[in-house]
Amino acid sequence: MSMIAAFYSSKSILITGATGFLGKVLMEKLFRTSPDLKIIYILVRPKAGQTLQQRVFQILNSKLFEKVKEICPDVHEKIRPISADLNQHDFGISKEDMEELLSSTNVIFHCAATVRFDDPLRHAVQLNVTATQQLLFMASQMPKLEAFIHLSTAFSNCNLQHIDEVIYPCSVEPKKIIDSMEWLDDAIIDEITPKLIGDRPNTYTYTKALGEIVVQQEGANMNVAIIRPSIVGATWQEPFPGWVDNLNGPSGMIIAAGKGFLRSIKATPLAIADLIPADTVINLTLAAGWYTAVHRPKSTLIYHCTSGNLNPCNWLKMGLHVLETFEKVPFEKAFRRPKANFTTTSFTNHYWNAVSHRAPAVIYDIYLRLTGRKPRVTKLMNRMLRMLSMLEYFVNHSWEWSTHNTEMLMSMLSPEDQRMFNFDVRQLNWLEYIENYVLGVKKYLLKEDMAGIPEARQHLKRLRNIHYLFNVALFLIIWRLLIARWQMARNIWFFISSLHTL
Ligand SMILES: CCCCCCCCCCCCCCCCCCCC(=O)SCCNC(=O)CCNC(=O)[C@H](O)C(C)(C)COP(=O)(O)OP(=O)(O)OC[C@H]1O[C@@H](n2cnc3c(N)ncnc32)[C@H](O)[C@@H]1OP(=O)(O)O
Ligand SMILES: NC(=O)C1=CN([C@@H]2O[C@H](COP(=O)(O)OP(=O)(O)OC[C@H]3O[C@@H](n4cnc5c(N)ncnc54)[C@H](OP(=O)(O)O)[C@@H]3O)[C@@H](O)[C@H]2O)C=CC1
Repeated sequence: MSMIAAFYSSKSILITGATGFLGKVLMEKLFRTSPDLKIIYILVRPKAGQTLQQRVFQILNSKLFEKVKEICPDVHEKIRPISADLNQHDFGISKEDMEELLSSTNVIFHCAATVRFDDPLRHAVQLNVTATQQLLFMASQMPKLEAFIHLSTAFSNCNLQHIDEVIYPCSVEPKKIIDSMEWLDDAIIDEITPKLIGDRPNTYTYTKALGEIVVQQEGANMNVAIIRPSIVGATWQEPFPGWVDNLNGPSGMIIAAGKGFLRSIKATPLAIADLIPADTVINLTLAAGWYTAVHRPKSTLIYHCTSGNLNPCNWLKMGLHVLETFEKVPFEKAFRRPKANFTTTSFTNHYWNAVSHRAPAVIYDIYLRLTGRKPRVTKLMNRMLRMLSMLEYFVNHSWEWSTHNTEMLMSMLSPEDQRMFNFDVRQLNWLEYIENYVLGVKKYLLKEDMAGIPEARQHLKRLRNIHYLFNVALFLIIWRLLIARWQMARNIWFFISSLHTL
């Protein structure tokens, strides 16, 4: 019997961010491996015109939960959505709901966060720092609480090159930052943001670092652990390979490359691409929850959930795997054929952005205008370039994350748990993983049918012919222009023509 699965059986579990990418994988795994768990409380806000119940219904009806519904048919009765907005004081939770949460919760998984890189500091602090502080305050009033697991990121200290499983101090105490957000106006916050984030690339990594300090300080008397995943990708094995449901991290870029928008990327080809599958992150998270509650380590343990030091793969290898997979499973209605290269200098990056990104978009929009349609490609391209610029930092740096705690945790698991809650990335075959990832992006994000592959191939062939025709036409135009203006070109032309008449 799995010790971890047994631990979660009959427990009341509180999850924040359960509607997010990792939150859903976490809930799924909990229900699948511990169908006897008592209840999962999820803090959810109404969104996009959907009530809480509609949001839960949508999650349970997704492909991700198909297996769960077989194993645990009463799953909908075991999820209790609680109306909560983490931006509000006390999360806007009703008195009755709060009482129930405080009196019953055994384990908390705090996954909610803003993961946007460009969020204004005020909003990022509110969600990633203040809300974490409030949740810890709630946790401190829970008599039955056994573990509090906080999801952070391996990039919270990305200003360092070697990162240990410890919490690093920030120049300004989180409490001071939280306080200052109360009285500083937006203009001043915008002005001081670059100074505060220092050599971190964005408000996300900075506020996640502050969040960790808050967890350490406010959670000192609780059983607390912090998980630091690197770049989370589609699922590796469970509940099935390739599941992904948002555009964050590499997923959006895989779409951009597969649809022929992304043709070049400024990256360090031999830098480590520290991807980690979502199910690996969740297995480690659940194992850490069990270990924290049962073994009660004296201090807050931090677990690096990374792949680079155990099973490294670089961006070049990853990029090539992605491109190779497009040959087998092309995406539908591509703008251009999927073909991309890495640039390593700003000059070549600007050049390829102009030639391979902006120029084709402008030309296509002219064509759309001429044919009476609304131009749209330049706008899309600009959006992609903006996203690319936000991700650039992460593909041009390498980090070393030590994984002593993670390896220690692995050694504490029974053979059954090592199999059931596998987070040993040494077993991951990158080729196979990336193939499934690209396939998952096609099926679950783009919702494209495999039956459409022959037509997608035909479309790519047409694009290839258009590309050849375009190049020949361009060559002839340039050549004619040269002949008209340049004697040497005329001489070469006559020489070549005379060869034909020989
Ligand atoms: C040579 C061969 C190459 C082959 C390809 C190989 C792929 C390599 C890819 C390399 C990627 C490297 C990734 C590194 C990531 C590091 C992650 C660090 C880990 C973490 O801890 S955090 C989790 C990651 N967080 C993110 O990824 C968030 C990033 N997103 C943002 O911050 C914002 O979305 C962004 C980029 C600032 C854009 O903001 P904005 O302009 O306001 O746009 P919206 O967010 O409102 O979205 C508008 C529109 O675009 C869609 N969208 C959103 N994100 C993406 C995306 N990443 N790619 C594509 N499209 C995206 C969104 O759905 C909206 O669409 P609508 O249709 O609804 O308008
Ligand atoms: N994905 C990745 O690459 C990585 C993620 N992480 C960390 O893992 C955790 C989960 O990330 P991930 O699942 O990818 O993130 P998502 O963006 O997919 O999910 C974020 C979750 O937070 C919830 N949330 C955001 N704002 C509020 C709010 N005001 N009130 C209530 N809920 C809110 C969202 O709810 P709603 O659905 O209503 O928006 C959603 O459920 C985060 O802490 C992140 O920092 C770490 C490393 C990498």
